[in-house]
Amino acid sequence: MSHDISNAPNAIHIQDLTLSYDEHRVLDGLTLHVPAGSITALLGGNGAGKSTTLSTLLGFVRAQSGTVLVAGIDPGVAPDAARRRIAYLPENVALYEHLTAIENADYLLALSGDRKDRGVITDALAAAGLQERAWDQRLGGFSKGMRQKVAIAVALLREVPVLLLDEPTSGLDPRATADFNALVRAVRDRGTAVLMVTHDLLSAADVADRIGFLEGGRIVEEVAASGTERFDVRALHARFAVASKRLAA
Ligand SMILES: Nc1ncnc2c1ncn2[C@@H]1O[C@H](COP(=O)(O)OP(=O)(O)OP(=O)(O)O)[C@@H](O)[C@H]1O
Repeated sequence: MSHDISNAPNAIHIQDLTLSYDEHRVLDGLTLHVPAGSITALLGGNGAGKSTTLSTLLGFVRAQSGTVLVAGIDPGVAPDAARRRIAYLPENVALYEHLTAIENADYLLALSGDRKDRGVITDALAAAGLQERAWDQRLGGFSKGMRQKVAIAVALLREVPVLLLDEPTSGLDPRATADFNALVRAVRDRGTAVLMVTHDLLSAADVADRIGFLEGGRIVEEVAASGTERFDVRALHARFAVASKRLAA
């Protein structure tokens, strides 16, 4: 599918961001723009600052200098307003074990002020690929893939302009990964800006419109998908391996 995002506004706007934890400079002039209706994957070695980037968008940490805007809102100044515009899937999705899938969705939507009817929730669980017999089961026995489906159903229902994903496919098998990626594309096609932090190069190449490599606290290279071949995965792998080795050194 051709996906022209050249004129879309940036739902995620990060410009010249600098952030240190005490003396440790983690982000150093980071610039990253994610237009509405597009998916950017952020790759980088362990400790490169990927999760910290998400934390600044969520207003959990404040940068020392630079600009961060989420749908035009500075999360450093108005964290609650920014978070209302964000659906966030952390690596280990926090759901309630003793509640059913529907009860989890109902409760989480109530917490974010986005209450929906049961029929709307079950439609979203179905769209997320959760089988009907699981809807009224407690989450205690769910696999990671099933939990991700509940979480993305909630994200779908919140209809927010920004979706942040932290390592969403780690621990998912290839089938579950493909299903998850299809859902992320569906969210993107609704006009949401998606930023996905990942080590999973294949998944990034499958789902993203752009891939940014984070190294030394900034994006050192950004590649865009083009045509039917999308990305040259071999070249990306070589690039990624070099960056990871440098960070580990
Ligand atoms: N709250 C904190 N206080 C101090 N240092 C921190 C804090 N959070 C992260 N760091 C440090 O900042 C650096 C970047 O961490 P971050 O979690 O953003 O990296 P990452 O790219 O997400 O790594 P990974 O791929 O391992 O999850 C690391 O060196 C980490 O130890």
